[in-house]
Amino acid sequence: MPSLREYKDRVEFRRESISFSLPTRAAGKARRNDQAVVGRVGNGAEANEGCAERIVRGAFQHGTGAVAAASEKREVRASFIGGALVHEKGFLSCERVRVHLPRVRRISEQISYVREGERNRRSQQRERDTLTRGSGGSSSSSETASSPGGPSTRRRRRSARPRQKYADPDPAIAVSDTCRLNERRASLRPRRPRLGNAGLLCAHDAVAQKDYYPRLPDIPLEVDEDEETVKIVQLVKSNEPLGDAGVEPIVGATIKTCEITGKIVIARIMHGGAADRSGLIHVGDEVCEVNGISVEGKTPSFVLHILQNSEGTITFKIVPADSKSGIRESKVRVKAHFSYVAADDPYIPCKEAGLDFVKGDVLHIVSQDDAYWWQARREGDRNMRAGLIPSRALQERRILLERKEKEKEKPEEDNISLCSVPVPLPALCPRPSTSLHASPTKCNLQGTKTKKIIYDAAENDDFDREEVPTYEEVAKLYPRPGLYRPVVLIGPPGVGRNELKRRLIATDTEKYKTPVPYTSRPPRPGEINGKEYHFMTREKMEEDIEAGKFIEYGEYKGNLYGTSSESVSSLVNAGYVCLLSPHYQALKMLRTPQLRPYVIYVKPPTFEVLKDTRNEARARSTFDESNSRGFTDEEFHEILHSAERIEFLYSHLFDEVIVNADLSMTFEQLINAIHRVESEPLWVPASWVQ
Ligand SMILES: Nc1ncnc2c1ncn2[C@@H]1O[C@H](COP(=O)(O)OP(=O)(O)OP(=O)(O)O)[C@@H](O)[C@H]1O
Repeated sequence: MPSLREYKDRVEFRRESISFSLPTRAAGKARRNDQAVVGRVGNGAEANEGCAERIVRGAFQHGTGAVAAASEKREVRASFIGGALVHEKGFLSCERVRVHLPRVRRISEQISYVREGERNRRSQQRERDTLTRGSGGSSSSSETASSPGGPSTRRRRRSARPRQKYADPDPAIAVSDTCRLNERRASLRPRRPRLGNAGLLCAHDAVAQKDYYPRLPDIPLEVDEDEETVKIVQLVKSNEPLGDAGVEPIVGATIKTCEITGKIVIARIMHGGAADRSGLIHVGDEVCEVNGISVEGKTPSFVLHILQNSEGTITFKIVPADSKSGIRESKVRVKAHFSYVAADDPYIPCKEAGLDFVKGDVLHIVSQDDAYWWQARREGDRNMRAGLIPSRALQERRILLERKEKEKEKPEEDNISLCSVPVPLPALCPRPSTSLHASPTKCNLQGTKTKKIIYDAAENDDFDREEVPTYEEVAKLYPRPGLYRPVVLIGPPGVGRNELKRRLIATDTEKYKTPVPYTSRPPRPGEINGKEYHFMTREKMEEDIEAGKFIEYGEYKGNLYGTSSESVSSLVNAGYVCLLSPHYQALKMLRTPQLRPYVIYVKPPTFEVLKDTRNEARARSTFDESNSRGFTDEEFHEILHSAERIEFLYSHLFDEVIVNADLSMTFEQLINAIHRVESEPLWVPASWVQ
């Protein structure tokens, strides 16, 4: 009697070894016996595909029906060939296992052919039995057929004990005999099937009944359950690339030294990696040996060294952790508001395990178990393995620290240029977070620009600086017919937002509309309320501003002007595409679950391109009161300077960026963007769809 520890070892080992050694042996067996192979391909990640393929290839080569019944893991397709026979459609969707499909179909036909033969034989048998009984005679076959319980009972019993049927001496139900009979008949026909029918049926039924799991001996009663179990796990080292940088961290797990015991333990299982897919290694498991080398008293880098120098299958001897709570995947999706390169991060626990991403990428956060290192996949990325990314808390801390350091390093002027208010203007109203100033340009300040509403109040910039954009939880918003999201064009003054808006409206006046602004100015002769402006008393307008009803507002020459959120909603509800080109600080008021705007940032090109394109088109300067001249170099610089500032403060709120260099190309991109908003599900803040 083996000791308990040995016994458990054996059981565990057997379970794992079956996963990997069966294919070769089974294929060999198939060759010898001309029988079908019923191979269980275990959970061993990449190994599965190889094994499964080997079984099938071997089996085909030797003219047998082959069934590889794999694990429950999706990508390997448990039903594989067996599944192909039963659910061929399901099989076809399995991309990663390459099997010659015409052959699979042939097996399918083969199965139906054999089954039909069996049915015919049975019905003929029944007819003969009936005849024999009718004539009062008896024969050996009729005795078998009328054995206790009769044919129907026999059928029931067969389905209840499928494993027994191949060894059943009863000729009426022994499939091998059935097949022999069929084969004899088939031999008389011109087209004799090539594959071994008995094996084929046997294999098919075994998979259909899921009768392929290894039968392990019962654990003896005297086993002391508390004794330590050692598990042998074999995983295949992968070099599967992860995006452009890095490779799978050996087997999709990280290790560390346990602070209490000093032993090497599994620190983290990467979602979708080899270890996760195997289901055999868990966080907290103690690693005793790697490829037969004891790691007791060794450091994680020693283990890493063994792993790095190993090829193919790696064998771990592991003491399982007490709790094996499976790792559940979260469904959270976030939009990254910063770019990340793991290789440049000195603090990441394992650089190879990192996931690089760029600002704007949507990430599927699969685990937030670790306070500092989340596990994530890029949305739409075909790589199954998750990677490490800094958690929100960690990233926020970093950004704040970086900002502090930059502020210390930078001269005073530079800080002002990006992070604070250029020139304070007298505040219009007591609500700093909702008050605006439109164009922080010299022209505004000098009051020379009459065409524009001058928005006021400056405190917002300080408020903006408090925001630390890291990740924003997002969900998909599906377009609703006849209800279009407002399209907001944001950009520095003079970049061309109004030009684009004008062109859009000109293409279809019945589709695109801009909201009519409100003013406290008295109507001029000929002006109709609700056409040029909605006219309102100053008191009422101030009251509404105070109540947060305006998405932007300001004062010009003693009169208030503004756009109410109500006028945006009414255009949306009337089925129009509402176009807005507000001041960038209005974004905060606009980005609400009620309005759900699609924000397009109209970005200026480089100084040279900006100057060339505008001069060539004889563009009129919006900095000039009378709009009678072109832009000056100083104004072009001002546009670029403003753009820099907007990007620094608000880029995390943009849905799309369009560079306005060539006007017709910009317009085409805008049309395409609007078409996407109307027709495709797009990522929006999760709160908008809840
Ligand atoms: N890509 C372009 N190429 C050449 N000229 C352009 C281009 N885009 C815009 N313009 C011209 O630049 C001038 C300013 O454009 P527009 O009035 O649309 O600016 P804006 O962003 O609305 O600025 P503001 O908010 O100050 O009014 C216009 O004469 C316009 O025709």
